Amino acid sequence: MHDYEVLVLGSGPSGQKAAIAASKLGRRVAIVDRRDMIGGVCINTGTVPSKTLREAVLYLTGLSQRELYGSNYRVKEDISVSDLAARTQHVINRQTDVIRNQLSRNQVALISGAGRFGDPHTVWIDSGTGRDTKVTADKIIIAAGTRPARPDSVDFDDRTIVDSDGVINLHAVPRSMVVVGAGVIGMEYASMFAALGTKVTVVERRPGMLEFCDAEIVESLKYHLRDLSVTFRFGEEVAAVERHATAALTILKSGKKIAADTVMYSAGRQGQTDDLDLPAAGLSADRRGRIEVDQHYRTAVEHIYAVGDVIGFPALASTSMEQGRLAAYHACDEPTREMHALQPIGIYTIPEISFVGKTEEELTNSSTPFEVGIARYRELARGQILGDSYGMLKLLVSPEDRTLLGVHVFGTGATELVHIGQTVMGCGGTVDYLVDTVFNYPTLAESYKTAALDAVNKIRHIHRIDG
Ligand SMILES: Cc1cc2nc3c(=O)[nH]c(=O)nc-3n(C[C@H](O)[C@H](O)[C@H](O)COP(=O)(O)OP(=O)(O)OC[C@H]3O[C@@H](n4cnc5c(N)ncnc54)[C@H](O)[C@@H]3O)c2cc1C
Ligand SMILES: NC(=O)c1ccc[n+]([C@@H]2O[C@H](COP(=O)([O-])OP(=O)(O)OC[C@H]3O[C@@H](n4cnc5c(N)ncnc54)[C@H](O)[C@@H]3O)[C@@H](O)[C@H]2O)c1
Repeated sequence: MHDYEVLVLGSGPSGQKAAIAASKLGRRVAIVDRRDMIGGVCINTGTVPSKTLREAVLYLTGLSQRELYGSNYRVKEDISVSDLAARTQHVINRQTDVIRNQLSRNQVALISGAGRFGDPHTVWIDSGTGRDTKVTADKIIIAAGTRPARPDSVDFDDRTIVDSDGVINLHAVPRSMVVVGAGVIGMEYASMFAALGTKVTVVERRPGMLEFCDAEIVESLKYHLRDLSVTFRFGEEVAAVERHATAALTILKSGKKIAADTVMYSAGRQGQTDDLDLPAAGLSADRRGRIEVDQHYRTAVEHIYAVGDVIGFPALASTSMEQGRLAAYHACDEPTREMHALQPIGIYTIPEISFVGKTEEELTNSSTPFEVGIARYRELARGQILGDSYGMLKLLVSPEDRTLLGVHVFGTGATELVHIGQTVMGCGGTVDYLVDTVFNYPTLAESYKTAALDAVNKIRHIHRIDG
């Protein structure tokens, strides 16, 4: 008999949910992670610290209140790194306690250290004591996540040239910063530092950014960031980043050089599989350290599963949790349904963006007719009360069957508001439901009714002309 029925490698969102799901099904379960990484990248270096930092920035700068109290409004004049770090550390500590508690009350054994395969049912745990411990299991779930990619051409020193792990430990708020890569991580941090008053330059090799989002909303974000003095260098590739005595130099392939106090390199991530000795289990990873799985999250070895960022796209905490639960159910022979195809995207830039379903560009490319309904926050009482005059909600509606094809939100509360649209779409509702529904007043949720009426008015107008 093996030591455990299910062994999970990694305690990020996917590992936690896998372990708890297996334990709820009555299995003997253990989860392995390094002592200082309980909760994974999500709690310690990624999602939670960055989102907490964002709240601290919004509060201390007073940015979201300036429309009401004037452009000079600040809660604190000189915001220091320790002002920002205090809130982040508080939330990390609390969240780590919550996770430890959840694991323990579900009788999931927490093993400290890093796991490495010995054979397909055996994992050696290196806990840093010099003596590895052997653990065996019937089923193994790999939830090892990713780490920032660190090319040799970049002279990382974790002070002036940092990745997204290092950016939360900076010694001071930089006066200037280059952000390499306009992916989600790059844009979220670019907007936070710009709000703090840092002069930010974003370098991105593609011709634009966040191309999977609604183009009009990305334009609005760019406008806002330019207003906070952000410079964009699109279609430019970084060749090298050098550390000098007084600043860092970012050297572009086009020959340009950009000097800045700090460079944050956020140009992709790499699966944490190098130390797992995958071949000992009969497995391998691709060039970016990712493991291939089937629709049940099974690897090429039937009793070994992989979930979360280590399997690649979409690489979100939200989807990772669900993958963990589904993999554990499958490993424990519990019937499951597939993950719902409709998944929201939330981007915590300042202002934030969120959407579900199709974009206008996707619908146009697939020759799917749609009508647009828009509500602007500045026309909502709640928008005025909050001092958000730029926010908007956009519904993409099928004029044929009146279902919602996409929901796009920009501004305060976007990442929460999107779920109303997601629920209507997921339940097969139509724009008429939103027209006929009564929303609390004054709320931002009311924007759904305003946008729905806008879409329905346009559809009716066309029907009248069309006969
Ligand atoms: C800056 C940043 C911001 C983000 N913001 C968001 C967001 O707003 N919303 C969102 O949905 N997603 C966000 N993400 C993505 C999200 O953090 C990841 O999708 C999520 O953390 C992946 O979860 P995971 O379960 O794969 O494991 P991870 O959270 O990646 O954790 C993996 C764990 O495995 C452990 N591990 C690795 N190797 C071993 C081993 N050999 N043995 C034992 N343990 C091992 C590691 O120590 C780590 O603790 C963000 C990511 C970053 C970097
Ligand atoms: N709110 C959220 O849901 C959230 C927040 C942060 C991160 N994440 C997830 O974390 C993952 C990683 O995000 P990311 O932003 O690091 O990766 P990414 O791969 O999305 O973005 C990297 C960007 O860097 C650019 N790039 C690469 N090399 C370059 C070079 N030499 N010069 C200039 N540009 C270069 C790429 O073209 C790309 O646009 C993603 O899957 C993302 O979804 C999600």
